[in-house]
Amino acid sequence: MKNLKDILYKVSIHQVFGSTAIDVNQLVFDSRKIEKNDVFVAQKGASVDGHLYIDKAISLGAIVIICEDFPSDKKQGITYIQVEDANAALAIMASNFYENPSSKFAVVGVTGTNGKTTIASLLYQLFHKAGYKVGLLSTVKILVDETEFKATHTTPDSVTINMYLDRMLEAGVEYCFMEVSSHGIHQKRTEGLTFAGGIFTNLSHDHLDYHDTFAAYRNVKKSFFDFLPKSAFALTNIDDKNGEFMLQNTKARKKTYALKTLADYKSKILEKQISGTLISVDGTEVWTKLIGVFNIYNLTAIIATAELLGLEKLEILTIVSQLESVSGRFQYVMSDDGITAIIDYAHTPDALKNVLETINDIRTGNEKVITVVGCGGDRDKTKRPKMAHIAAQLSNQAIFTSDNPRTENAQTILDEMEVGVSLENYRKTLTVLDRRQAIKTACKMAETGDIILIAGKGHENYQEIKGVRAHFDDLEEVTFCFNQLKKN
Ligand SMILES: CC(=O)N[C@H]1[C@@H](OP(=O)(O)OP(=O)(O)OC[C@H]2O[C@@H](n3ccc(=O)[nH]c3=O)[C@H](O)[C@@H]2O)O[C@H](CO)[C@@H](O)[C@@H]1O[C@H](C)C(=O)N[C@@H](C)C(=O)N[C@H](CCC(=O)O)C(=O)O
Ligand SMILES: Nc1ncnc2c1ncn2[C@@H]1O[C@H](COP(=O)(O)OP(=O)(O)OP(=O)(O)O)[C@@H](O)[C@H]1O
Ligand SMILES: N[C@H](CCC[C@H](N)C(=O)O)C(=O)O
Ligand SMILES: [Mg+2]
Repeated sequence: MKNLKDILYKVSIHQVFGSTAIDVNQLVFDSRKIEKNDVFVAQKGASVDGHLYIDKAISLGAIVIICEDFPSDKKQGITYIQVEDANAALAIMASNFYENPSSKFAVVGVTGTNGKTTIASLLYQLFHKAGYKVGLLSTVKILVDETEFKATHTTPDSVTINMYLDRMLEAGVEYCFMEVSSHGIHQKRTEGLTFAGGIFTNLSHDHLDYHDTFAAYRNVKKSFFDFLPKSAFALTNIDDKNGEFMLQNTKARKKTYALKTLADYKSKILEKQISGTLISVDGTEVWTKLIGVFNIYNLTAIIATAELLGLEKLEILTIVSQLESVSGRFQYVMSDDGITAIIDYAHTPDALKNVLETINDIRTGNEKVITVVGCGGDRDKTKRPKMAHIAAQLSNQAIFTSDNPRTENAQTILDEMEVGVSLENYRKTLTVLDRRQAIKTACKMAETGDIILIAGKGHENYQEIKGVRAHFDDLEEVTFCFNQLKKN
């Protein structure tokens, strides 16, 4: 039990009805999960208004209601607190509830359109290899030291974040690396956290279904840096055209990284191969298993962050050469007859372009590049024609297929993708609605030396159709096809 007054510290309150001198059980924002003596926080959501569930929450045992609008009939014995912003209140209360775990160890947030999982996961690996206990909150998984938990979001809700940070602290974790998504910032999931540092990767087209305009999306990302404390560092990719903008109003120590522009932390690519990249960092040559210019940006951010957090440069560079690529990010597998399949989580136009340019860059001869790609349902529709155009333009053959149609009609998504294919590229494309069949088709079309890119799902192990998630794993599928081909 916690004292309500304590957990309300720093919450912007308009009005209180009832007593705050009481003990409460848990902080809950979903009426279906309420237990006796809980606090129910009513959030105005994207699909429903949590205020509609206040009475339901009380009937299940809630004794405190945090809301933006008071209900017309207030129940006796219940404390009602009117706040300016329920999402922000929830986040501040969640920090208070767990006694501000983020202020007790180094929590570093990574934001930007692409590269968040890669950077956060590789920083986890780096600090783990350097002998520290580390935490990770990422799209792929949550790690409390070495114990793994399932991730449901890139940036979980504020109660979940603080609950995991508290567990990390208990486990003796000294550094936590977490992804900070634009949805997370906008819904105030990270409000009230004390960050030791923030990293900006890049900004390109994504989530315009949610943020409406690119400017709004950009401003949301920037607000993460605006609220970093003075004690933190704010590290930005200065080669990105929005890199400087992100740090315009931050109070944190401004630091930059780049491959091209003059920056505090800089790397240079010396050699690119299918097995890795040779880079130079301040005159020291370092070999990395990571592939693609975009990954060298990620690596430069990682090296800079490790230095800013106090690790020795030599130790950092030694460990960097041992870092393994992140699951579903440029992960490759080769068939017995020499066909390479690359599984990559590229689900934005920019990511798809980068990955295909990287493949075209490292291929040595006349091999064909066959791309299997789809676009998610209930997500930014304007990405669809752009991704189809890029796939067709930069591949010898593009196969458009389904990628989590969710509640949408899968064929309609494919139709919206195809609109982006220009006349001269049209003959290079085909659509195969079923992703399993699409991967099979790619394997059948491929010959020795060819490269199959399977984009969009990376580490995901499901396909979501009409609200139902069935097991589906790109790597498993392509490995199965390769084995079948061997038998025939
Ligand atoms: C669009 C979006 O972000 N939605 C998130 C939001 O849900 P919502 O606004 O739809 O909630 P709602 O269903 O309208 O309900 C409103 C409120 O009523 C409550 N409620 C609802 C029903 C009920 O019976 N009782 C009740 O109390 C709900 O608990 C909620 O508090 O708040 C929920 C609780 O925190 C989130 O789980 C949910 O994430 C959904 C599942 C989601 O798919 N989010 C994606 C888009 C997302 O957040 N993605 C980013 C990554 C993006 C990237 O790639 O960069 C992420 O960080 O994961
Ligand atoms: N720095 C980068 N710049 C551009 N593209 C990148 C970069 N890093 C990774 N990518 C591409 O984006 C894909 C997703 O990478 P990653 O999972 O690291 O991004 P993310 O920001 O975590 O994405 P999400 O928003 O889904 O959490 C990769 O598979 C790769 O194709
Ligand atoms: N974090 C991203 C992941 C997209 C991955 C892709 N496979 C899809 O389902 O659209 C999102 O929720 O928009
Ligand atoms: Mg991610």
